[in-house]
Amino acid sequence: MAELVFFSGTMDCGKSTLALQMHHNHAARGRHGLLFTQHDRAGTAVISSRLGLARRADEVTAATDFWELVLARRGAGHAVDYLVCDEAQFYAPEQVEALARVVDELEVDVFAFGITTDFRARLFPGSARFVELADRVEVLQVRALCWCGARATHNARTVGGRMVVEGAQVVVGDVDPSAEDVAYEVLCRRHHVRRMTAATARAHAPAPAGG
Ligand SMILES: Nc1ncnc2c1ncn2[C@@H]1O[C@H](COP(=O)(O)OP(=O)(O)O)[C@@H](O)[C@H]1O
Ligand SMILES: Cc1cn([C@H]2C[C@H](O)[C@@H](COP(=O)(O)O)O2)c(=O)[nH]c1=O
Repeated sequence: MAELVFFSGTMDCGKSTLALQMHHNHAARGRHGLLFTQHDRAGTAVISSRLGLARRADEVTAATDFWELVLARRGAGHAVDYLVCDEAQFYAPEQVEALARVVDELEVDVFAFGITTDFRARLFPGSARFVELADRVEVLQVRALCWCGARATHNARTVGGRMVVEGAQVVVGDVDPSAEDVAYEVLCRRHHVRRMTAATARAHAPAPAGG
């Protein structure tokens, strides 16, 4: 039976890498898949992993209708066995519902990859719908770590290394400790709540004795 699986975690925990690995493994066994993404850091219509892999993908827009896409592709004589959907937090809830319908009525596996919460620790609407509808939510095994060494569970947005809590929900960017402008940093909940980034912690650290 086909499945809707939502692979989730913080930024930088290996979601895009896993998306490309899953595509590779299924394609290697002769299954036919379609790749989708939205607002990848590397540009339009690409799934990119920080490990250096990248593959062309269809860019999801507000006009994307997954149901019609799969029907059209099959109607043109092409097999569709699975969809790989990266940056899925950005998809509209109605698009997530269409993906569930594709699973249930067309027997197509959907492997979706995305962060669950935004820089304010609020659910993205798309991710919320995945959590509500998925057959399985898989938390990635690779642990992104907070500067304190604890498992990172939250995404902070930073400006000049300081955490900010105002701004648009969607701002494409990367985890970059040296960034002077908008960037992201993964934190444990304790430090997300206290708005304590690596830079803030360094600034508050006591001066070394005798220094
Ligand atoms: N230079 C590196 N050497 C080894 N692993 C790396 C390196 N850079 C990134 N990674 C791995 O890649 C992961 C990020 O993968 P990526 O698929 O881009 O994440 P996501 O899509 O979740 O943001 C990191 O958690 C780390 O495990
Ligand atoms: C927390 C948060 C993130 N984003 C953006 C930043 C990146 O472009 C993507 C996440 O990419 P990754 O492959 O998981 O590293 O999401 C955002 O727009 N708003 C946020 O609050």
